[in-house]
Amino acid sequence: VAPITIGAAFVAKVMPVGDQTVTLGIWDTAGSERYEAMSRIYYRGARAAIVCYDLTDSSSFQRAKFWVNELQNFEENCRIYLCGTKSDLLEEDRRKRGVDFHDVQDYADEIKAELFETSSKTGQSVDELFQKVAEDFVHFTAFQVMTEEKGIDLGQRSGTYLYNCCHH
Ligand SMILES: Nc1nc2c(ncn2[C@@H]2O[C@H](COP(=O)(O)OP(=O)(O)OP(=O)(O)O)[C@@H](O)[C@H]2O)c(=O)[nH]1
Repeated sequence: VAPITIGAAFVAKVMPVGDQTVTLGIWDTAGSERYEAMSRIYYRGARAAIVCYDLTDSSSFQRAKFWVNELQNFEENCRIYLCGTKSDLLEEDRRKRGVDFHDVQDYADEIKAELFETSSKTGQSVDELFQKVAEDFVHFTAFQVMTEEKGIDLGQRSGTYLYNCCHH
């Protein structure tokens, strides 16, 4: 009997991105909606979420959509990565595919998510997925810092500060 996740498991993964190093703190949360409230504790403040579904099981894709809605409602700064799992089973037999690739791709475009098809068994696309998460983190954080710097009028800020301190 395969063990199921209750609560969450944690692992840290060090990823090189260009000349930088990013340490990803990865929480593997329970997939069942039953543990929804508990999972929320772990993904609160997350900058990236890998939402997995079983490529051979269409109902698992419906459950993945549930988690995407949760993330969209509660974590607006969290980038979403859709991850179809067990791709090795499709290599064996294409008829095992339970979720149409183009349907998922359309959905991924709609929610602005990246899509990967992976296998824990063969390791297919697993490294690429985590590499993309780390790269996006570096690129989007750099972009955010840049736009924030542009957006702040320091002259006005110190003026306001001065105004405040003269009146208190
Ligand atoms: N063929 C194949 N089987 C897989 C793969 N990944 C997981 N499995 C099998 O699918 C079953 C469930 O895998 P888990 O990793 O426990 O699934 P989970 O989504 O983490 O389950 P929860 O703990 O309930 O969240 C196990 O029997 C695994 O052996 C894969 O890439 N290929």
